[in-house]
Amino acid sequence: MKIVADENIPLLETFFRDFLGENGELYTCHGRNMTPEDVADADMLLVRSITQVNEKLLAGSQVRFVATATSGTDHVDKKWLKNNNIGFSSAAGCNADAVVDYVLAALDNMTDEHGIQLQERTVGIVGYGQVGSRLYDRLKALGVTCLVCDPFKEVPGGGITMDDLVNWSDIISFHTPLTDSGPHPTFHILDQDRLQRLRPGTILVNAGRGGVVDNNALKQRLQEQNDIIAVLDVWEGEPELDPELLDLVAIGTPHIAGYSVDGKVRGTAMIYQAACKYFGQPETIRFHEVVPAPSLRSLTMSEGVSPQIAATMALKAVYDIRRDDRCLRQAVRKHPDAIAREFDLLRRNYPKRREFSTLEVIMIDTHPAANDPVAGLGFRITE
Ligand SMILES: NC(=O)c1ccc[n+]([C@@H]2O[C@H](COP(=O)([O-])OP(=O)(O)OC[C@H]3O[C@@H](n4cnc5c(N)ncnc54)[C@H](O)[C@@H]3O)[C@@H](O)[C@H]2O)c1
Ligand SMILES: O=C(O)[C@H](O)[C@H](O)COP(=O)(O)O
Repeated sequence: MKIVADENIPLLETFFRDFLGENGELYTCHGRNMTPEDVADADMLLVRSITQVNEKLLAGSQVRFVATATSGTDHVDKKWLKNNNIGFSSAAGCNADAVVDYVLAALDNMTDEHGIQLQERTVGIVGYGQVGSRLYDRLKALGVTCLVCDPFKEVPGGGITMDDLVNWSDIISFHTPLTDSGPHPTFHILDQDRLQRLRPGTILVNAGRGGVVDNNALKQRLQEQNDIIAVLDVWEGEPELDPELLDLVAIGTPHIAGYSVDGKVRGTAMIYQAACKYFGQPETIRFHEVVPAPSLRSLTMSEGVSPQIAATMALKAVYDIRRDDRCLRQAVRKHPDAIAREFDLLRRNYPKRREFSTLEVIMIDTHPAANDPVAGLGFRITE
């Protein structure tokens, strides 16, 4: 079998060795540059979000099965695949915990910098899928009030409209797919009108897809009234981004919210499982057998350290979101004429970030409290 894959999917040889056998071929290339010639004689195509999978890429090819090692699928023309009898699978939820870690790290950073108590604020979550529902669970465990807007799901509290969420939230976090049709399209769901209605001090987080927020309108609001706080992991038109908008946001990162080691390896494991099912192969490799051990396995807090301090220390030990923000700003400043290249390079060479759940926090002589922030953030506690 010939497999063509994005070079940024980890552990391909490990997972797909049974498919390749002795005479198979694994051809990898940069996902953005994948051509019809690359995939013409492939049986299986494995992509990430940067490859447009459509008739243009696949017409006339031998490909029988396509999988994307990502949660989002807006880069795939699923209807065309179905009409052409090509199997398809995504890695739904593979990196949802990584995105939740990212949002919590961003909020920790913003609450530190602006002296805000999360428990005194209302967080509006747009999209109650893999990411949104897990974000909700962790925020609730931290004792934070949440509102949810998801017209397609039954959600806690019954759910509210996007306009009510904009009116009532102090913090808004976007976790929807990017859609431009259907009853509730998400393209520019945060448009100029809604942006103008945000109260001063509102914190916006977009770690979904760039086009969910109207980037020009956001820039305008930030330029005219620099009174809201924006955290952007995703950008309209990426890998290009508007450097003026980057200058105005509080945290800007190169679409890495889901880039934990765990999320990426889980993504490969999930598309491997889907390929096994599609081609009737037995599964011989499991995620937990191949995922690397984290470099930092446990942190022991001294006697009497408060759960709040312990939680902040654990978070900062596992993930420094400011580093990601700094690297993007430095790259854009140094190479203003090659932003797209730098954006992709930062993603490709992303450091080995681990999910909060990989860290055990050992608390000595601390009585477990309601809404324990260490557990609430997602760390494992040993007392
Ligand atoms: N930045 C990153 O690294 C990163 C990582 C993972 C996912 N993502 C993006 O985040 C999105 C969400 O991820 P997920 O795993 O939770 O997907 P999901 O499909 O599990 O959940 C998406 C939810 O959004 C809801 N939704 C759709 N349209 C809506 C609308 N108009 N208003 C409110 N809710 C709406 C859906 O009903 C669904 O419950 C993905 O589609 C992907 O584009 C980004
Ligand atoms: O949809 C997803 O899963 C994420 O956006 C994912 O992290 C994107 O990463 P990429 O496929 O672009 O490497």
